[in-house]
Amino acid sequence: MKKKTLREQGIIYLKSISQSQRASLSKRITDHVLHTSWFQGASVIGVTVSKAFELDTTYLIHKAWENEKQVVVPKCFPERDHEMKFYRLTSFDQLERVYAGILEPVAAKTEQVSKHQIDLLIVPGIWFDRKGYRVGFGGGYFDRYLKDFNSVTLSLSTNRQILNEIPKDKYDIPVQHVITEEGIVF
Ligand SMILES: Nc1nc2c(c(=O)[nH]1)N(C=O)[C@@H](CNc1ccc(C(=O)N[C@@H](CCC(=O)O)C(=O)O)cc1)CN2
Ligand SMILES: Nc1ncnc2c1ncn2[C@@H]1O[C@H](COP(=O)(O)OP(=O)(O)OP(=O)(O)O)[C@@H](O)[C@H]1O
Repeated sequence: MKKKTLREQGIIYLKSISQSQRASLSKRITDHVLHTSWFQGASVIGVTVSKAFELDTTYLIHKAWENEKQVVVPKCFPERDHEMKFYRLTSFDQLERVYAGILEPVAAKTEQVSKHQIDLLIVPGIWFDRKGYRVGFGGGYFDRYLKDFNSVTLSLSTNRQILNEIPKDKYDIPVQHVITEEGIVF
């Protein structure tokens, strides 16, 4: 199946999860993340701020702050060759809603953080396979960002989002780890 069809079907699946199910899945997945050395060993964590139908990342963000970690969130530059930069978030008041319902840091209220400062990057996705290949939202932002990223990459997923096979193209860079409500997949 083509990525575009998979993406559309994945969004339908994600939207079909009820609010209470989503909250419970997000919490179970995050609790597994909190127990990993990847989380515990990280001082700076890169993560997207989830929008309505995605797994909720705000619980993870609160836990990171509680554990005195820095949280950095991406801002996209579609006009600049789909570049993405990360900014240090200390409060949800520093976010603004941009296109497609996505929340991004306001550059004037936050400080930019360079790629090599990030210890753990949580990579969003719609579908994953067991090698870490994924179908994302189609901006190609993370494939570009991961090209020269050298620290730990991890994705949050429900069991249902793991497929046996994902179409790949030459730009795709797999994530190192996937964690579901049942625990670490790899
Ligand atoms: N919460 C959250 N933030 C995130 C991501 C994410 O997956 N989740 N991203 C993950 O990468 C980046 C944003 N990704 C984006 C991907 C596509 C479009 C977009 O404009 N899509 C078009 C359709 C494009 C197409 O058809 O190919 C649209 O919605 O009209 C915007 C942002 C960074 N922030
Ligand atoms: N490193 C790259 N350099 C140039 N173009 C790229 C690169 N990575 C991806 N692209 C292009 O970006 C578009 C989206 O890529 P793809 O379908 O893999 O997105 P995705 O993995 O779902 O999205 P994302 O990485 O934002 O989560 C494609 O047209 C792809 O060719």
